Amino acid sequence: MSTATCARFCTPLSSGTAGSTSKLTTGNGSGNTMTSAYKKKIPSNNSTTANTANDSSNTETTFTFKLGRSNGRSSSNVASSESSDPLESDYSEEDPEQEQQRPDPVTNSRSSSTATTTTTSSADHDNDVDEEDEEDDEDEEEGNGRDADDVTHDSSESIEEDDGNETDDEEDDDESEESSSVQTAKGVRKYHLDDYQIIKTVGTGTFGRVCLCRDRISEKYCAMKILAMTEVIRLKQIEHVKNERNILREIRHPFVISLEWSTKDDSNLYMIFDYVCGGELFTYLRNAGKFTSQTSNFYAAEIVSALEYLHSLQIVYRDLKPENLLINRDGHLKITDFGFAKKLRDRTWTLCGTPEYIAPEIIQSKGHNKAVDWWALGVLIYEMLVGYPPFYDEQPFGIYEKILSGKIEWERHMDPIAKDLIKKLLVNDRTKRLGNMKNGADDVKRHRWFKHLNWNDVYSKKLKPPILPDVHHDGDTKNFDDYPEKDWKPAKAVDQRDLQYFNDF
Ligand SMILES: Nc1ncnc2c1ncn2[C@@H]1O[C@H](COP(=O)(O)OP(=O)(O)OP(=O)(O)O)[C@@H](O)[C@H]1O
Repeated sequence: MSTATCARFCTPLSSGTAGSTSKLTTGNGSGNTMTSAYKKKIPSNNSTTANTANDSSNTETTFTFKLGRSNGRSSSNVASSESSDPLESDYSEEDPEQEQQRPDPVTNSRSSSTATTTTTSSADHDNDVDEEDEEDDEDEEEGNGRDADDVTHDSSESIEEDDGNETDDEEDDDESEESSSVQTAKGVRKYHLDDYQIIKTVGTGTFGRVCLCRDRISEKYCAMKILAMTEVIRLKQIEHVKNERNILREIRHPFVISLEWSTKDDSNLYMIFDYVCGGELFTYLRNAGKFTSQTSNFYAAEIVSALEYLHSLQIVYRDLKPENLLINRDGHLKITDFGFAKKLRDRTWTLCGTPEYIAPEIIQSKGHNKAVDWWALGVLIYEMLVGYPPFYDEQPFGIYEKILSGKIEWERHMDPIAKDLIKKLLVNDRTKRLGNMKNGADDVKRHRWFKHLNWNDVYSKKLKPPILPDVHHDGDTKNFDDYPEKDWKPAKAVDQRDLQYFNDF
């Protein structure tokens, strides 16, 4: 995420509804009074750089773990009692328990902690693991209308806990050294960290940074995501990071970032990706103000294709937003940041996402599934067409209220067919949400807004991209903000005990 992203959220950590409970109820939603407040925080161009990065008054607040990510992504402000996000406050109450229930570093056994959210059911989590539960949602009748008030409380199903530190079904993996041999299309390659020449930081995140680098062997440019293990441990993200790596290793899709290799040393975890030189869709959207229906349709189609693929593997992405959509040199999308992605068996309960994009069932701690990605798609299409998200407030609490209220303000001249799709995606009752009914993604693909599309052509990148990034070569960094390189201090080495948490990374 570029520092331009800071402008998205301006929630001072110390202000507002500190200590608020997370037990939100369906709201007396104040409707969407957006918007001058939001608009004035949108940068007029992409030139926000170091100043913004160091301005601690602007904080994008993300549930649970990805806190403080907007400040140049370098400050890992953890949720605290000062947080203005009620769900963060709720989460931090759970910290001591989670600390104790971190998986044993030696056995790496599954945590037995309870879900961090407010739930009304309990279940044998171990039993959940092997069950491939069909979504009860899929038995529901398809509903076409928006039913914002119909919020079901389905609390009797089994819960898959997800406290960020549970042990998932990870493959055993010996590739945990700084070098490892990997079978590639051109034969076996022995990878080593020294193969990569770091050129420049292009992004920052909660635990570290993403650098452009050059593979000295293939001479290809790549992006190296460097995560400080001390931060991953401190923020209790061990399992989320391992999930991210494991899921990325499993997937291959034209619109999803490709993981080339991953490794670690005694301080950092490293993931090597294709370098996507066009930068974030977020930047293009803010510079344009809003996209035409045609442009939005193009990006939405590529996302639908990717979501359909991920969901077919029972992977829920959970972090769809323009900051996580990169534009490749050819103008096609690459979804990045699988830090919240999760392989589902039933429902999961972690409070995660970015306030504007989270689905009502996450706020209500009802357990959630792939339906949250379809909700986020509705938010994204709205944001592309209108220029700002449908639910916005200065405070996360206000955003949640608006999401739960189900009220959306519509622009008068909005494409009515796109509006119809958004309405069917932004249905509070997930059993009636397009994409989450018995025909799955097909319902979305068959919507009139996509009627003109041949979905094989979408997958094969045969559609003409509406934007071609201005880049001179594959390693061009002009579409990313500048980050002061001297700010980076080497991460502290972790001790042997902590290193074992990452044995299978
Ligand atoms: N493959 C890539 N090519 C080019 N830039 C990238 C790539 N991957 C990530 N970036 C840049 O780095 C930023 C941070 O990456 P990413 O979101 O994966 O890190 P993160 O640590 O998970 O961040 P956060 O804590 O905000 O979720 C991205 O928003 C993007 O601007």
